[in-house]
Amino acid sequence: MRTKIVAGNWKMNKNFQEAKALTSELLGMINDEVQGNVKVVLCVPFPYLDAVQNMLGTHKRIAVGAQNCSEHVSGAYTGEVAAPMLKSMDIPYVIIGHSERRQYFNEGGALLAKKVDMAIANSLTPIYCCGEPLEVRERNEHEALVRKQVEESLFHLSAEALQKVVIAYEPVWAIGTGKTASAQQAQDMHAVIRQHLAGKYGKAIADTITILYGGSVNAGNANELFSCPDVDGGLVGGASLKSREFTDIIKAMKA
Ligand SMILES: O=C(CO)COP(=O)(O)O
Repeated sequence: MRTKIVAGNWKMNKNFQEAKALTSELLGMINDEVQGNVKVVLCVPFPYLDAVQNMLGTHKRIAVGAQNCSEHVSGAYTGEVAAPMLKSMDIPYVIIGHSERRQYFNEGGALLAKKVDMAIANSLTPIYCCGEPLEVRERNEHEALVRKQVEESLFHLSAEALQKVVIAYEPVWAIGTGKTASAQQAQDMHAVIRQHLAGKYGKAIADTITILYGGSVNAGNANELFSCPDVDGGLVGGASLKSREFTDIIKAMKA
């Protein structure tokens, strides 16, 4: 049985007071009845990690995550945050290779492979993002591109290391656009990713990997998306900034 996860990616939103207010609202709304066996992760901006983690305190099944980490261990890299720093704060998750990082910060396969390694070496679970832009889907090359993204940043891992990774399929054309992949499109791509993993690592291993869908997930479409057999949860952007809606999305994920 794969781990089911609903993760919120707050991106670069909320000031500190708003971030604390949202965390406290979520703490009031998310309980065992709401979340079942689903893990909830809040991927918050770096400066809020410590405060949000402290607020979550004993709520063992809501965890905090970072949105990026450096490929370097430490040193003269002004403005960067290293995986060992996150480890020293007991941060359990980190998003790696979000399409916004690929697009605006020029992050590509080889660099992201290093970041994945750095996360795993520091006991962080990488949430590795892949997904195609619209023009690639229109050329019908989306499956090939996503296979390549998975290959270039994950296929160097041992089977044991791969099992520490969570994958998020996020079609770029569905991010922040209100345009969601249909449940069929999501399922098809998740199956493509799982088959690709199976080709390299074997079906038994591939079947253990949690694959999340991201791209305009909301309370209205979560049920249908999460009922797909290869969709193990969501990576939610905009809708994770609203406590009621995010809670409803968590409820839609049955574990
Ligand atoms: O990028 C995303 C999550 O990482 C998805 O963002 P939206 O849910 O706002 O489309």
